[in-house]
Amino acid sequence: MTKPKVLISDKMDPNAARIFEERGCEVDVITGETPEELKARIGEYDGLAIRSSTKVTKDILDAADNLKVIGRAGIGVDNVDIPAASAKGVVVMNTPFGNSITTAEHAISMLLALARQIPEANARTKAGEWPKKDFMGVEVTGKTLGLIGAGNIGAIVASRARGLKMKVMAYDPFLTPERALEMGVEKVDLGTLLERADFITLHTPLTDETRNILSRERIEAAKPGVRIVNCARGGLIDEAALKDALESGHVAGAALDVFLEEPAKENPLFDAPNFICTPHLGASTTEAQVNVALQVAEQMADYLVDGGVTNALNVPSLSAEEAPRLKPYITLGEKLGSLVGQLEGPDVQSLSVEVEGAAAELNLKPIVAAVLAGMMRSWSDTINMVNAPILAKERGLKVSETRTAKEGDYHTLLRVVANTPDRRREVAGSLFGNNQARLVEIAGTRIETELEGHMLYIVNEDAPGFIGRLGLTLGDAGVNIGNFHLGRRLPDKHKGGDAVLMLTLDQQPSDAVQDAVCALEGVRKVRSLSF
Ligand SMILES: NC(=O)C1=CN([C@@H]2O[C@H](COP(=O)(O)OP(=O)(O)OC[C@H]3O[C@@H](n4cnc5c(N)ncnc54)[C@H](O)[C@@H]3O)[C@@H](O)[C@H]2O)C=CC1
Ligand SMILES: O=C(O)C(=O)COP(=O)(O)O
Repeated sequence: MTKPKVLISDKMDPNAARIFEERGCEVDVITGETPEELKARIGEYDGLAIRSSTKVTKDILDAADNLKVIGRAGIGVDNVDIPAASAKGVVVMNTPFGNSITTAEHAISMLLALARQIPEANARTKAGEWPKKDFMGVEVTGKTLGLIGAGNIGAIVASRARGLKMKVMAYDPFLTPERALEMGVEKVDLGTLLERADFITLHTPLTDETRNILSRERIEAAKPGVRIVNCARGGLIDEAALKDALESGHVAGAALDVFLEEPAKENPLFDAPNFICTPHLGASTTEAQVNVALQVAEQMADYLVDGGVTNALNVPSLSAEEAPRLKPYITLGEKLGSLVGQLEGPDVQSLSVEVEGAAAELNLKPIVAAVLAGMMRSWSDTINMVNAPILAKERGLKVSETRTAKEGDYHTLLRVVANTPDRRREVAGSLFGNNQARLVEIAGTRIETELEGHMLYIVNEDAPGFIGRLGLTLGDAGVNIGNFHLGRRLPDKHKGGDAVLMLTLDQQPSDAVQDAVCALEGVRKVRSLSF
């Protein structure tokens, strides 16, 4: 098996490369490339490990023909076009906790540095000025800190701020009253926070809802003399409005670690009074960088090597322990889905995945995704388990799942029922010794066969002599039959009625061969299939 190939395209702790190698991946570390250079290179890789510098745009993804996973060694994924990655079938994962303490500590450092103007005092002291009379700070004790965003980092900031004896309030629409109580913060609306906070610190992701959350109007509505810290994302604050407010003195100080445009080599805020900044250093501690590097490499290798999915933002999680148990069902689901797709084409309007026996204990999401991927791949080869559920939803396909713990005739059974506007197609499969995927029922007929290679599906009138004629027709055309499975359609099991045949052939039958089979007496349907 060829080794999965991973590109690390941002500066990352060397532990990441070490883990990739230990887990059987080939790894290249190539940082600082232009988008054009990355685009030219990305086609070779199965995995891309990034921090915030690499921008994974649709343009890059369009060239990423082998890419299976993007791993963000850190939290924010606003530098990845997630819808484009999903459409391409690429899993996007991050490391949601590895740098949160470090980033919270940076926010607190910025808050204290701002309160005491440490950066400017430091620079002027070193310049020989001894400017003692120019600096008059404020205490934080007893002051109100307003958190915008009270998730992982916000919660750590709150606990540290309470240690500094600040009163903490939070605006976060997803914060429950119970969690606010547990965090020791007052849950408020944004208007109240702006009105009452002496310090504001932002800890939300950058999304369409949070972009410009500190807009000009909101900055103007904030308490006069407020100090603002942003160690989350640049786009959260209207930078021009912040500069005006710093100049007018309405905002007494601002500390930014992040900017609308990064790297921020020039920014109008640099000249504003009481403005301090760092170059996106929130996550830059030895501890955090080791954490996120180890974690991202383990997670990506889990996916590339074993199929495990952790901390993915665009697919459900699947632990590395669960993945091997699910793997044979995923193969079975893909094959049954493919069979349905090949027989019914894109007319399927609803699909139900029903499991019985041992399969009923499993996480069905990946199995359903596999059935959808198998089915839709027979119409479009860019479909996989990541994008199939999204595309199915976009097409308005209704998908349902049911599970029955009781075993039927098989210890485990996966049944796929698809409805088109004018028919219902039902197929079922099971796992045989060594977890081999087999079809066990098609067209109401018991047939046990592997779904492999080139196959012919034939429905014919069950009458003597047919099998001989079929054998002769294929033989005359030089088509060798590898396997032959025959069943009588239920319920006319005993005689007459229809028979169903599944043949495995050594080569794909030409149209002429299919026509010749079709022309045989008693044949009702012939379909060439490939798996
Ligand atoms: N400066 C740096 O180096 C770093 C920056 N970050 C940034 O910090 C952000 C927050 O990280 P975590 O706390 O770990 O994320 P998180 O997901 O745990 O918390 C984010 C919180 O924001 C809240 N939120 C979402 N929409 C909101 C809205 N419209 N208004 C108010 N709150 C809203 C969510 O409910 C959630 O509680 C990340 O998304 C990332 O952009 C993270 C790490 C390092
Ligand atoms: O984890 C995050 O969201 C960060 O912003 C950290 O960014 P970085 O990995 O230091 O470029």
